[in-house]
Amino acid sequence: MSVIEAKAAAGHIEVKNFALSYETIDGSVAAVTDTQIHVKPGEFVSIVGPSGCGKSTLLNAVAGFLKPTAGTVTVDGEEVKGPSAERGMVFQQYSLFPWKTVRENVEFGLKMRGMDRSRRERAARTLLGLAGLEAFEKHYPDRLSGGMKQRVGIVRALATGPKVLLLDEPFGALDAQTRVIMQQILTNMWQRLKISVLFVTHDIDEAIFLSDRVYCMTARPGSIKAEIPIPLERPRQQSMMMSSEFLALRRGLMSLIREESLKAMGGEISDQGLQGLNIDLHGQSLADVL
Ligand SMILES: Nc1ncnc2c1ncn2[C@@H]1O[C@H](COP(=O)(O)OP(=O)(O)OP(=O)(O)O)[C@@H](O)[C@H]1O
Repeated sequence: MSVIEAKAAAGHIEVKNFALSYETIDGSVAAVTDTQIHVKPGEFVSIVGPSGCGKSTLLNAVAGFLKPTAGTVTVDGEEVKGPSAERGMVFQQYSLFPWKTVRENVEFGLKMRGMDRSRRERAARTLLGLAGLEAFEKHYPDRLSGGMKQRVGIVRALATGPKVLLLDEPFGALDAQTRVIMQQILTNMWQRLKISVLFVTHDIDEAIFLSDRVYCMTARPGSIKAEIPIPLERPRQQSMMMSSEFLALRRGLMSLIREESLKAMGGEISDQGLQGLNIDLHGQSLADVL
């Protein structure tokens, strides 16, 4: 199958009755509990939530890096038992091989699978073209900007033709302008490839702009607090971020996360608690400021 052939019918992620606890020397840490999520084939779904609520834990379990303590993770009905080329993963930290050129980085997974040179060159060039990187195929990673490195990371994760793409805060280290361009590039690639995407982010605007649906998690131990469909039409334009529909979604999600962030602070912080610290809230409530 060609690397850019549509896989619309594949990539159905299902997470059921999921829980995951970490065993530490101080005992068991419940990171995620009683969680169900799904991503339909070709859907773009984001997970947001307060810091430490278990977003990465959940994503890593879908990737097969972590084993659930309870429940199941399946992709197209098959239980996830470990990492697989069928599930491409992109991390916040660029994980490119510094001694390989851009194209060699992208070809790596294909070479490991025994694909012959001309086919893998063609596949790599096609994907690099979709990411606007064709002119950089012979460059080494240290000569690339952060945004370019992350584009190579995404292209590399896509090169083996995965059914799903999993991204953990992929644009978190980038400046605001680059981030916006990266969002557009990712959307374009996703629409061309018709791949299922599960995307973890702290950035509410990013989650709304990119997604068909957004899951909002509770404070740790994380579970699903709300599932929000994003009915904005596609293709999406930056100007939509100022629309009343977008702003209403943003307000709703922000208040959900704020509620959970305050819980995550264990009630240590409250409007009354701050009075003693002499912090001027300019007449706003703490929830509005945070
Ligand atoms: N290896 C580990 N051992 C013990 N506890 C861990 C481990 N990894 C994560 N945790 C804890 O599990 C909880 C969930 O962590 P996780 O990284 O999944 O959250 P997150 O929502 O992705 O966080 P952030 O938004 O800060 O990136 C956190 O309280 C974290 O401290």
